[in-house]
Amino acid sequence: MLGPDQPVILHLLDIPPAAEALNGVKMELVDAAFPILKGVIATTDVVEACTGVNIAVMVGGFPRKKDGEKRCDVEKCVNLQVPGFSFREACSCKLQASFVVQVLVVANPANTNALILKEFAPSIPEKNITCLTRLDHNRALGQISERLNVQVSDVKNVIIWGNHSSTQYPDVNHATVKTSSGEKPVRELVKDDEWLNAEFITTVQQRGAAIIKARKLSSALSAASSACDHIRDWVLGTPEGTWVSMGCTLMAHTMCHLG
Ligand SMILES: NC(=O)C1=CN([C@@H]2O[C@H](COP(=O)(O)OP(=O)(O)OC[C@H]3O[C@@H](n4cnc5c(N)ncnc54)[C@H](O)[C@@H]3O)[C@@H](O)[C@H]2O)C=CC1
Ligand SMILES: O=C([O-])CC(=O)C(=O)O
Repeated sequence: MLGPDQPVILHLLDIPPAAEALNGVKMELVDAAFPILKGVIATTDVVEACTGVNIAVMVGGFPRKKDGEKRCDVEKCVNLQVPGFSFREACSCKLQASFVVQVLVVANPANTNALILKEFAPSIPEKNITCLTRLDHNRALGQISERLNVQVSDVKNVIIWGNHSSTQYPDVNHATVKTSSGEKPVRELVKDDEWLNAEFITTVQQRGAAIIKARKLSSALSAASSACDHIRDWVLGTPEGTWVSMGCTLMAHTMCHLG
């Protein structure tokens, strides 16, 4: 997430009914013998979990089932206030003088949950609260790469506007592909505006539901990988001339250029 040379200490927070499973995750992390993993704190105590944290990835929530929408179910959303409150506590108690936290909200509805967190943790600067639309961004890159039969790493600069939900707008109008004769616009290479303006968009918008239908579980590997991409690019920056997508509560749009 922060490169191969950056040691990390993981603080894992879960709710008390999940404490045993959480300990199982800790055992697996130890058994994986990751060279840069310098410690694991597995806890159900929000203050212990938040103390000294620099980067917080909020995945605590309940994935939707087949046919569900990523809407805000009040009872479930309120759950996110638990970590929200804990961050407020951790910050206001000045548990650590140099407490700087960058937050990525993953749990759905991700944009709404980021907004809730902003309200309940006012001591976290607004610009430090983001939510995950990078998965949608990566999905758009993947669709273009499959369509053109090119390496996904040669496709760049799609944009995800709006929420991490079926109302988002995946935009390829500035996207390019690296070719042997230089960078070319995606539209020029695809040569099929009908596909780009319809099926491509709905495929990206509905991809989460398609994965739930196929796996009977919500996306896991791609979500985790895009969360790592999000944090890495946020902290370390994107390559010159490249941008990525993320949800920000500060701005009315989801596209950030991180130089
Ligand atoms: N924004 C995005 O692109 C994506 C978002 N998601 C969302 O991420 C969330 C997590 O998904 P999975 O990891 O598949 O679910 P999961 O059910 O495997 O794990 C969620 C964990 O969160 C814990 N939890 C629930 N409430 C909590 C709270 N208040 N504080 C701390 N921990 C809490 C649960 O006990 C469970 O261990 C879901 O809301 C899912 O919809 C998933 C994929 C992509
Ligand atoms: O669709 C879901 O519920 C999980 C998710 O956010 C995604 O895969 O995009």
